[in-house]
Amino acid sequence: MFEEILDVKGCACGHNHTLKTRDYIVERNAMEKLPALLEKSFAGAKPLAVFDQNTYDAAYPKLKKALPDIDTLILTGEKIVPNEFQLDTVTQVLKTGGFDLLLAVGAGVITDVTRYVALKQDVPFISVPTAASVDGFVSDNAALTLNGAKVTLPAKAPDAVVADLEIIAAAPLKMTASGVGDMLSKYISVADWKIGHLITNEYYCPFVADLTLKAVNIIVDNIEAIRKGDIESIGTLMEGLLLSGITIQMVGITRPASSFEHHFSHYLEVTPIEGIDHDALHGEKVGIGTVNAAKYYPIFAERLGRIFRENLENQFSMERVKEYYSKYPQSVVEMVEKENTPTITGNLNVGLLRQNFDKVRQVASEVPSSEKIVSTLRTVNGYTDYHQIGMTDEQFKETMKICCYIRNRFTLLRLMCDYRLFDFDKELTF
Ligand SMILES: NC(=O)C1=CN([C@@H]2O[C@H](COP(=O)(O)OP(=O)(O)OC[C@H]3O[C@@H](n4cnc5c(N)ncnc54)[C@H](OP(=O)(O)O)[C@@H]3O)[C@@H](O)[C@H]2O)C=CC1
Ligand SMILES: O=C(CO)COP(=O)(O)O
Repeated sequence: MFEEILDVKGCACGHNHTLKTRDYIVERNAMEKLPALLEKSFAGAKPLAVFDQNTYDAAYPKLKKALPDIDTLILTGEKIVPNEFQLDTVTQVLKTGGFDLLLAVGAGVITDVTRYVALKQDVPFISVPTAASVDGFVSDNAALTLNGAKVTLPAKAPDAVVADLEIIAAAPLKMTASGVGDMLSKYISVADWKIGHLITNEYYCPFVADLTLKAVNIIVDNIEAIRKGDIESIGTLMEGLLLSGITIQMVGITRPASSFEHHFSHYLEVTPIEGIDHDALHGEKVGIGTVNAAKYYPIFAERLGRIFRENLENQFSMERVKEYYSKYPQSVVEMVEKENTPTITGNLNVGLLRQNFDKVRQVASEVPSSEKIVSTLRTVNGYTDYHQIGMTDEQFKETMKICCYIRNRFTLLRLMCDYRLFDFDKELTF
């Protein structure tokens, strides 16, 4: 499956896509193939395997069997956050130990920390996922929490991915549900990408968009089998997650994979909202965001017609946004200000919107219903409702009004906010 897309020449988007990740070992005992991979591609390298305690417990026994002399670094902390401390720790150990190859043995956070250090220190890295919890294992961006703000920065794509399905299948079901939540979000992110292209002329790649939807459809079609957690179905989930990460790599941006359902999750990660379960996983929050995005998506799309029918003005105001965020850490306010200068909705071309409005509605009508998303998530015991993470209706309302400003990305939610097309205080239904 991966071999076919290693090199896509003459793509309809006008670019060639060449994957930096060239080796994909996704099988029951993938770890056993690691020595041969090192011999083939990294002969003579001195590798360092980066874990946290949970991923060490889950994967070290098999890793040690395959590579008895492997050096290890276990990241510690009450909660492992991809922050300055963890980046410094990996960098120091890498440098002092004279290592020249990193193995990220873990889930989303370990992989992001490792890939960012790999870029900064210019060493190759291999992704060794221990759970099917996110779609970022082969992407070339790292989602980091720097100075308390959640930022996504360029990072290194892995040279290879070694996904040992026996280890991944043994991870808690919560992590699988999180991976499914992260994947269902692609229905929203791809729709927003298509609409952004239609009405702002932003770069869009139909091949990558289709591949992203193929990745999520593989998972939805096999959701009953995935719930069983057997090796084969976990392999299907992992392939879908890797494909989605590949799409990020192909276009070098997270646009195909992240839209306002992700902004909902990022916002909850960096703003200390009272009562929220801050241990909820990325994909769990994204899944909840996706259910709500799907619920409002057709309404939001329909409202865009008012912009050209009523000659509405863009009412984006940095002062207003800063006021919204003023109760949160200064670093978050600064990130939001930096992100939104100048504002992305300034790119809206009203002529294109008028001309393409039927196509916009068509794209919106292809987003699966929130009921369908809920049913898929429930199959794997995933969260579907913000109350499950301790959020109140009031907090949800507030979040919907402001989470879109955490990124400067063209989304339907962002248009609703900037053009005041939706009255969140009155129209949200709970
Ligand atoms: N770069 C990209 O393209 C993307 C990045 N992301 C980022 O990834 C992060 C989320 O990653 P996610 O995987 O959800 O969360 P974490 O990496 O925080 O992992 C969640 C938990 O899983 C534990 N764990 C991992 N593997 C196993 C296992 N086999 N058995 C038991 N426990 C295990 C971890 O242990 P422990 O508690 O010891 O850490 C941790 O508690 C976010 O920061 C998100 O923004 C998400 C998508 C794409
Ligand atoms: O978490 C990410 C992809 O899953 C990155 O999201 P952003 O592009 O919104 O920062």
